[in-house]
Amino acid sequence: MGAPPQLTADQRSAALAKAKESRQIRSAAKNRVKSGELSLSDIFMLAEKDSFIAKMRVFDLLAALNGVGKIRATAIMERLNISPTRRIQGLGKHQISALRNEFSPAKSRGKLIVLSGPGGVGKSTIAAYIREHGTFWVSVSSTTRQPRKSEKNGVEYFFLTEEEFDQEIAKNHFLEWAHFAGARYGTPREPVEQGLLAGRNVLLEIDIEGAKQVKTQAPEAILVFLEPPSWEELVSRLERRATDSPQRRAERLQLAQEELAAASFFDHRLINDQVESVVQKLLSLASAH
Ligand SMILES: Nc1ncnc2c1ncn2[C@@H]1O[C@H](COP(=O)(O)OP(=O)(O)OP(=O)(O)O)[C@@H](O)[C@H]1O
Ligand SMILES: Nc1nc2c(ncn2[C@@H]2O[C@H](COP(=O)(O)O)[C@@H](O)[C@H]2O)c(=O)[nH]1
Repeated sequence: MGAPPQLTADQRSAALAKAKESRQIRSAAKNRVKSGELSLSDIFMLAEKDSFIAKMRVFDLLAALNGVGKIRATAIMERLNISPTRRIQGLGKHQISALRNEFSPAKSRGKLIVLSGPGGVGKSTIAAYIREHGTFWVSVSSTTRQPRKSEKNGVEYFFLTEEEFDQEIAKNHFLEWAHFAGARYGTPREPVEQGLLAGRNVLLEIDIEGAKQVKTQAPEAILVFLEPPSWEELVSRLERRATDSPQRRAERLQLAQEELAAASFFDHRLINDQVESVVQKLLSLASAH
């Protein structure tokens, strides 16, 4: 490769200004994708006229799409044989149409994935990771239990009074609901249905009783039972989490023995050894079904 051309000070500052403008345009476009204002097809159309947009990385575009995130973007690109560094201008006709198909509004219904398992196995840790990375859309449950210190209404849960929960049941607003450890928990039906209709894969992180109800109402749901690597590891996770008194922990462990016996009801069993590897396996299950 020859030496780079010598630029005058003016040429260098013009090149820097152009690079800055290009970054700003791409960043603004990504934000409009994130907010849902622009679709993937809109960006492909813009890229035909705008060389800055055409230079946007496909990975950045996919990861910005609502409900996609970095893990799913990587998985989609691998499946469609698109190089991780590919820019929009470098996509072939078939790749563009495969991507359009993947995100077309007329796309088939999303998958409903139910993650359950014994207390302390790591269900909410996995759900939090998936929510953060946008792997699937994660349902926000309603509960009558009190919020923990770090929890915010509408983020981890919708915290309802007993009366409000009763009203939701009466209006048939729950896809399922169950009693757990002295409180009630339920999955709001409407956002789940909307997500599935929009072609999104939806994850419910719920207890075993709730999982059984979902299977009755939606037999196509994929039921996944999360297991600890060993009984000792389950005990030590509950101890390390340190959210329960010793007596409460003993009750949880007693209940966990019954919960572990329910594994055979589920379609799939996954051992929660490493969070990222569980998430990858959930992705594979959703694609395979
Ligand atoms: N793969 C993992 N490796 C090591 N520790 C983990 C893993 N997954 C979760 N943990 C830890 O185990 C503890 C229990 O996890 P978590 O609270 O997510 O369990 P849970 O199944 O949601 O429990 P519950 O049903 O009581 O709400 C936490 O301290 C968490 O950090
Ligand atoms: N049946 C349902 N169970 C749910 C729902 N949301 C959460 N859960 C389960 O409750 C226990 C306790 O959760 P915690 O946050 O209080 O520790 C745990 O097993 C969750 O999976 C729901 O909507 N329905």
